Amino acid sequence: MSAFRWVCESTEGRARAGFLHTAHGVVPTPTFMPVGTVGTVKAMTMDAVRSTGAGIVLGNTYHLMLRPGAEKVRALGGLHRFMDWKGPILTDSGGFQVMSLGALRKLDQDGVTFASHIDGSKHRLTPERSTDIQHALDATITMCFDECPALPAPVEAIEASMRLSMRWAARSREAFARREGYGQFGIVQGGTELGLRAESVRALTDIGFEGYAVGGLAVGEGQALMFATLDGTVPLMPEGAPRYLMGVGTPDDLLGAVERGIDMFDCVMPTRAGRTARAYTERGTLNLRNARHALDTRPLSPDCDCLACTRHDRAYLHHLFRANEMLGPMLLTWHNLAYYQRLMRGIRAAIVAGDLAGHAGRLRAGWASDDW
Ligand SMILES: Nc1nc2c(CCNCC3CCCC3)c3[nH]c(NCCc4ccccc4)nc3cc2c(=O)[nH]1
Ligand SMILES: [Zn+2]
Repeated sequence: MSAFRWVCESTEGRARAGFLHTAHGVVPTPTFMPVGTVGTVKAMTMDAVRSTGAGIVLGNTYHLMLRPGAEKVRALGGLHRFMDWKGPILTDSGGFQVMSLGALRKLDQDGVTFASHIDGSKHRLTPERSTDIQHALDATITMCFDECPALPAPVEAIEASMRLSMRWAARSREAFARREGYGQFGIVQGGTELGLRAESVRALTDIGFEGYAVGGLAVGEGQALMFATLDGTVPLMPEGAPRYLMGVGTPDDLLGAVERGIDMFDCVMPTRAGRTARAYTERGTLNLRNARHALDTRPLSPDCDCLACTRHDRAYLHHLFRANEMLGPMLLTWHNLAYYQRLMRGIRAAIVAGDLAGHAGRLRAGWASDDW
């Protein structure tokens, strides 16, 4: 069994191409991680997820602790067996989901108490409890229990929240059961304040983790401020450890963040868009409910190997969404995930070939063309 580690293969500027070695296999980076919510990537079978080229998927601690419950998943053999996914699984720590679901909650120095959005039952998450739940799920990568402040917020609030998250990071690390090939990631906080971001990176590297995430972003600050924060934060993060930008993003976000040194991403966009008739392509996005697609027999993307592009066309997808057929969201989710994986593979190959700058220019020109 090999130790959990990230190996750099090639760099161009601050961008890196490498391999993440885990107990559940090796994954090339940069990588996009499809979001599995309640033990499933919505509208997808795991074979379909695998066929898109995904290497790591996300599990959702918050949902799974409420239903079916972490102890049941442990008794059933853990999330890998439960959802039939043999590759690495990363689970978030649940705090962000509690806040973003707006569930009735109370935050204190020790943790967060909240009411389940499913049946109103009371629950409590602390750094220890969150770490134990992720262990019960048999997560390959465990995230620290943190607090993600909503932006904009007064600097004092961002500072207090970041320092609370750093105290929780130490408790999360204390509660983490070390296992060969498994890892735990610290989460850098500090809003868009570069001084606070630097203090957070120092606090986490003093504790020591197998990887480091940039949290507290993609919460309404906008792309320019997100990139500016990365410019001031990523160079301070350990070069030999994987870097994960949480909750990001659009194809343009992914490209810009890879150029700024990020290796791992997760976002609900491709799957959520797939369910709402929005297609991602090399030429921008399409709303397939629009009547202009009714007689268009072209595939979504000419060089896409997904089922929607090899066996069907835009006219058929348009019909499925107009008819509210469940095959619509299934095929379009498949396409969007396949597009995101193809995008990451192309970016990685460009870094290895030393032509990320040229490739980035061609990608941005295509997205700007927005031709149908
Ligand atoms: N622990 C933690 N998680 C964060 C997350 C959740 C990442 N996805 C987790 C998956 C695990 C299960 C579900 C998600 C974030 N997601 C976003 N933005 C999402 C923005 C967005 C919203 C809606 C649509 C598209 C993008 N910022 C985030 C910051 C943090 C953070 O600081 N700490
Ligand atoms: Zn496709």
